[in-house]
Amino acid sequence: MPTSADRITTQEVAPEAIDVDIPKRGMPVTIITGFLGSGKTTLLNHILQNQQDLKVAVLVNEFGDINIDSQLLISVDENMMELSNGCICCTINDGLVDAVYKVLERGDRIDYMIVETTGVADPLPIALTFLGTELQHLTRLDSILTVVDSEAFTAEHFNSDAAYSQIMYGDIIILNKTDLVSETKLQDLETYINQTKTKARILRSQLGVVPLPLILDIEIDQSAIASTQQASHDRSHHDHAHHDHGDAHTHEHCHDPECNHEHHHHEHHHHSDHLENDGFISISFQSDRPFDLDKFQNFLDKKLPIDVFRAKGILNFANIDNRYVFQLSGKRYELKTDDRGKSINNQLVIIGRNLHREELLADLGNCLV
Ligand SMILES: Nc1nc2c(ncn2[C@@H]2O[C@H](COP(=O)(O)OP(=O)(O)OP(=O)(O)O)[C@@H](O)[C@H]2O)c(=O)[nH]1
Repeated sequence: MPTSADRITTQEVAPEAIDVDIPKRGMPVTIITGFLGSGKTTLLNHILQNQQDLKVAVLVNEFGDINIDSQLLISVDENMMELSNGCICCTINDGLVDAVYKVLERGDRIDYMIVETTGVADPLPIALTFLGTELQHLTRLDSILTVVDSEAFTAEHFNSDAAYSQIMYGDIIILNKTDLVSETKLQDLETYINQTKTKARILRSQLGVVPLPLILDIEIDQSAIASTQQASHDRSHHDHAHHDHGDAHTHEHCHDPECNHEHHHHEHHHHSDHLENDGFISISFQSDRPFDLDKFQNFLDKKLPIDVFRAKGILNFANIDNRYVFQLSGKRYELKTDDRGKSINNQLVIIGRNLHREELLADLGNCLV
């Protein structure tokens, strides 16, 4: 991989020639895709913690009104934020093209761009945004990385077209969560993927740990997209018919400036009915009141519908000083203390199929103190 120093040299040859509008041509871009809860953010954190001198801009997007991921990278409520390691993070609220421009127009040095898609996203329209819009002159799509939950993955792809596309268009398939499965299961998965797509490049990982030179700046010569060009053409036609700027994932957000206010005393139940992907819907819950820990655990054990596939949140519990990061993926869930102090709000996103929004929100409301 070229060092960041190489890139700085290139960019610093004639700084005065840098056009304010188009300051960084040929910025390498890696797209991280993978189904709900497969480990995309975990991989992203591994990259950000080990990228050494590379200054990375990450663009994150979430299936839900509340962007928990970007808050787990660092706590902020702006669209653009500086991470503790000097990297920057931009949410794709206003569209992918706009987010890329926002990053490119920044005056400071950025060597690399990583886009984390939502778990229910087909990566193709996102990739085509880099390959087929004006961004093709400013960026260079390096590769698409597909993270797979080795334990949860099945040949039915969760009955999701997006999950299938993620495998088909991934340049590198990362079989993650190897700690949760047997060697036989891993080999079966590899066999299945090799049968599904030709020349699949497959890596294995636990907690997203893979050698970075194998996944960043690899300049894949024969991309998975190119080898499925006809499918790309057909589907891009379809996708562009529905999404301006190739941005398939613009989200509705709560614009209520009071929402994060310390003395705001009403629960907010956010929702975005238009967010439907392969039947998945997301339900967001916020409250400035803390949960009762026992009631919340009882809710998880007894009331959480079986069709909930993924949930994550930043939670406060009564009489406990720390805030907690809650993660549920398939049948597993975990609550980890987060030593960044209490959050202002309880924030939880629940994703699944056939969910009864009002019932779920009422059950959650009953867990509050
Ligand atoms: N046991 C185990 N857990 C893992 C591994 N990688 C990630 N996880 C856990 O799986 C859960 C989901 O991981 P994330 O990285 O948030 O997954 P994601 O793909 O970003 O999730 P979405 O963006 O919501 O689709 C978290 O609780 C992680 O700690 C792994 O290799 N082994």
